[in-house]
Amino acid sequence: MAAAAFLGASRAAPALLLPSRGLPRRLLVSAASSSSSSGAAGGVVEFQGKVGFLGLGIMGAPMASNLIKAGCDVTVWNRTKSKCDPLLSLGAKYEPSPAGVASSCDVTFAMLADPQSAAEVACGANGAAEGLAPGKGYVDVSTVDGATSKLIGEHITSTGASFLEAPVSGSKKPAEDGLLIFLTAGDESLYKRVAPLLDVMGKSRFYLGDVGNGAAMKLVVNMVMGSMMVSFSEGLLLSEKVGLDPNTLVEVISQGAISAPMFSLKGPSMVKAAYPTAFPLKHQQKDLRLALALAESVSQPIPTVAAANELYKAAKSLGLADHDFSAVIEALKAKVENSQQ
Ligand SMILES: NC(=O)C1=CN([C@@H]2O[C@H](COP(=O)(O)OP(=O)(O)OC[C@H]3O[C@@H](n4cnc5c(N)ncnc54)[C@H](OP(=O)(O)O)[C@@H]3O)[C@@H](O)[C@H]2O)C=CC1
Ligand SMILES: O=CC(=O)O
Repeated sequence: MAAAAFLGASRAAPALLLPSRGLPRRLLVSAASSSSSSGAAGGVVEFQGKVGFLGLGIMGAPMASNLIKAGCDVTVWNRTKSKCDPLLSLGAKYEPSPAGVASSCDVTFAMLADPQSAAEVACGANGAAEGLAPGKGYVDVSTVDGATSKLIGEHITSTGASFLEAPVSGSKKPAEDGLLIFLTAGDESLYKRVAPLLDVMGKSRFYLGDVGNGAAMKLVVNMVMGSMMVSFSEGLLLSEKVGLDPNTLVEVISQGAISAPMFSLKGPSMVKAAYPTAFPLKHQQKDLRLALALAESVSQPIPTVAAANELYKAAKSLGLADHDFSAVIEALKAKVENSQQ
């Protein structure tokens, strides 16, 4: 069994370098964080085993890449095979199916687009479940709804393997920098087992109990984010319409109580009508759709989110699905133009 090169207190293991964070640093990992962790704390453990990674899109590729750079023995698969190439040049192995990855690895991560693809890759023909067995673990880091996560979890555990849902908060850059926030739920011993790996890819991790809670937390966070972006777009557009410089608005907001990294990061490019994709608009709309269903399940109205969702749907119909979600401002511009005709 291959051992990832994690630093063990009782061994003379090599220091781990996380090159993408600017300053190389040693990785110490906590064995038993049950709420959140920011890296070094408590006892030092090491991860023993091979790591699989399914889904190498905007998020999956840098996450897998950080595992490889941290010394893990990583095997990858992606529907579009060419996306595996950069990882293979970093030293990853390749298997031609999710089942192949799961059967050759001890723990397999999956970072897929949506509930349908997450379920297909886990439970479909040649899916991961076909390669799983007792002693193995499956960690789904995709953003899906609780029902899909439970369905995947039941399928995985029926093979005797363990299941953890672990959607992430944080976008392309935090994924590249190993600064994601993991929202985990499910098998707690698997959570503890993969904690060293989560700490390579992220800055903190929360263990939230039963499967479904991680998905719910992620959807609540993203419904807030999606609505904030719409409100910000309305502000940018209105400031311009009344003769203000929207760049000044971005600066003013950045200094006050509603300052948010998202506004400072996206604002300047939104003013230039540029939307380089970090978080695809189609995924933000998917998250709003799933959050609306979550709210419906407990009969809670979320009218602001419902209105925001309509704007993201309009942006999709304008052909902006694969642009960054900040492109939702274009749907607002189109609405303004239509109302003035
Ligand atoms: N981007 C972001 O900022 C963040 C995204 N997320 C969530 O993470 C997940 C991935 O996001 P992201 O990496 O941005 O998305 P991408 O669209 O870049 O990647 C999606 C991945 O899913 C694969 N995929 C899609 N459909 C299928 C299918 N039917 N069968 C097999 N594989 C499939 C794609 O394969 P292929 O390459 O062949 O298309 C690709 O590997 C989503 O759930 C998203 O909501 C969470 C936090 C931040
Ligand atoms: O899901 C998106 C994110 O930025 O988090």
